[in-house]
Amino acid sequence: MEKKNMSRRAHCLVLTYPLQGHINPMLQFSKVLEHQGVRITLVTTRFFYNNLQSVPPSIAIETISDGFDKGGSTEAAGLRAYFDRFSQVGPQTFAELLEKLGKSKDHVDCVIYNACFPWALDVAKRFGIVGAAYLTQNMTVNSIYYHVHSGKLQVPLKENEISLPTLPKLHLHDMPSFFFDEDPTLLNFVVGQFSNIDKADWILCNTFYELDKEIVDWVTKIWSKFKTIGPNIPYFFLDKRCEDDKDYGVTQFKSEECMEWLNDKPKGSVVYISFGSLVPVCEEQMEEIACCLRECSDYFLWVVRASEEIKLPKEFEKKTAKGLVVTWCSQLKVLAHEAIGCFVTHCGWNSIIETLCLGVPIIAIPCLSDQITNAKLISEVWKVGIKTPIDDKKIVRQEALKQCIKEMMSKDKVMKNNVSKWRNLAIKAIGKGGSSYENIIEFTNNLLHS
Ligand SMILES: O=c1ccn([C@@H]2O[C@H](COP(=O)(O)OP(=O)(O)O[C@H]3O[C@H](CO)[C@@H](O)[C@H](O)[C@H]3O)[C@@H](O)[C@H]2O)c(=O)[nH]1
Repeated sequence: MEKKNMSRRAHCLVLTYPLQGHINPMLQFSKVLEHQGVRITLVTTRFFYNNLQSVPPSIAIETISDGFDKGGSTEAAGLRAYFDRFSQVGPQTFAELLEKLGKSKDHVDCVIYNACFPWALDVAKRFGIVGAAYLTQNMTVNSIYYHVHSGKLQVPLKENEISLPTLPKLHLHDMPSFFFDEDPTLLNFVVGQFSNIDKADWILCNTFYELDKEIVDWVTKIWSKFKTIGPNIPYFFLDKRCEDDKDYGVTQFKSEECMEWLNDKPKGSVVYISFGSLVPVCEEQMEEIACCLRECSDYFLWVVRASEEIKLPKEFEKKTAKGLVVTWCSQLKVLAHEAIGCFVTHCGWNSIIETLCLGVPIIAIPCLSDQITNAKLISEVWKVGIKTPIDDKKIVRQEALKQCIKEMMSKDKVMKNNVSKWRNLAIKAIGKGGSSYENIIEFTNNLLHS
């Protein structure tokens, strides 16, 4: 996108939730806005700030408090205590920040807030500032939670089949896992995103129109200021428009070892496995995956976070001629490497949209939250992958995984076509005249005139 020549640059505060899977897409969106001439100040919690490693120098950083400046959520006595304290201290410290910026005449034109912080909109409005909610999950999942908020979907879920406007038929086993938690804390938290969304000046979602046409058309009738602005991944991986836009992820050490390892592997020969930045995988499941990978004839690259390494079978070698285990990688660089044949993923929304954009077939092992619903979309709606069968203990057994890997590594023609179809549509969406491109222009053009 061309940089705009404005007499005064619009200034957006981008308020992020302190998790890798939430901050990554909002930082990417910030980079796109910045390229459009907008000045960005990223806001995160004091604790998370200390983990930040690679924010572009042109993006300013400010902090608020979640009430646990030393240890973040791990310092709290449980999630409910964390959310409760965050919703008291967060708004206070965010208001102090807006006051400080106001006094220094550092005018803020818009607060773009993770929709998980509905209070941010109330604070922004108190200061007379425009508020834009940013949804980090996909539109099917957002629509499900919105229907709970609006009372059209009753909890606990009673019917085995759930019919909601424009969504595919969903069964209980396709619904986000939070519906089945004994403790309603997480369900309340995600549904809470919609508590005051009708008052937001903009509602932005990290998806693109072509991926979710029917839902977007439907939702736009309810929220006129709803805009798809994704995929929020570095554009280098889509249309290569900017060489220095390859860095992604803000908190973790990035291993280049795996890139070197991938370089001499044949095209489409490596199975990539990762479960994102936070979900724990149980020891039994790790064992089944390890046994499967050991016996498969394919190469494999497996991300096992440092906190999870202890669960690997004792005798499992982390580096052999056939496979490599790393604690973290630059996922987009890995997915973009031609040696990768398929991706075994927990189906976090970022991993899914990244994979759709990079044209890699998916093997879904969803663990919790929206991942369950995402797995359904992958296999039955977008048709870019398959969901692994689970047994009574909800474990994917090695034989089942082996079968899925065999199927995906030999990709049939239909799957190949689907995979490249979505990649091409994503590239089109962010290109000049594309759906997300036009929405972003409309958003930025309005910043100085609201
Ligand atoms: O070795 C790795 C592993 C992951 N990533 C990146 O980390 C992010 C992980 O995000 P995601 O795939 O969405 O997984 P989670 O970290 O588990 O994300 C949380 O947040 C998401 C967005 O709300 C939800 O969809 C998920 O269910 C929730 O677990 C992605 O950008 C990956 O590219 C890396 O860069 N290197």
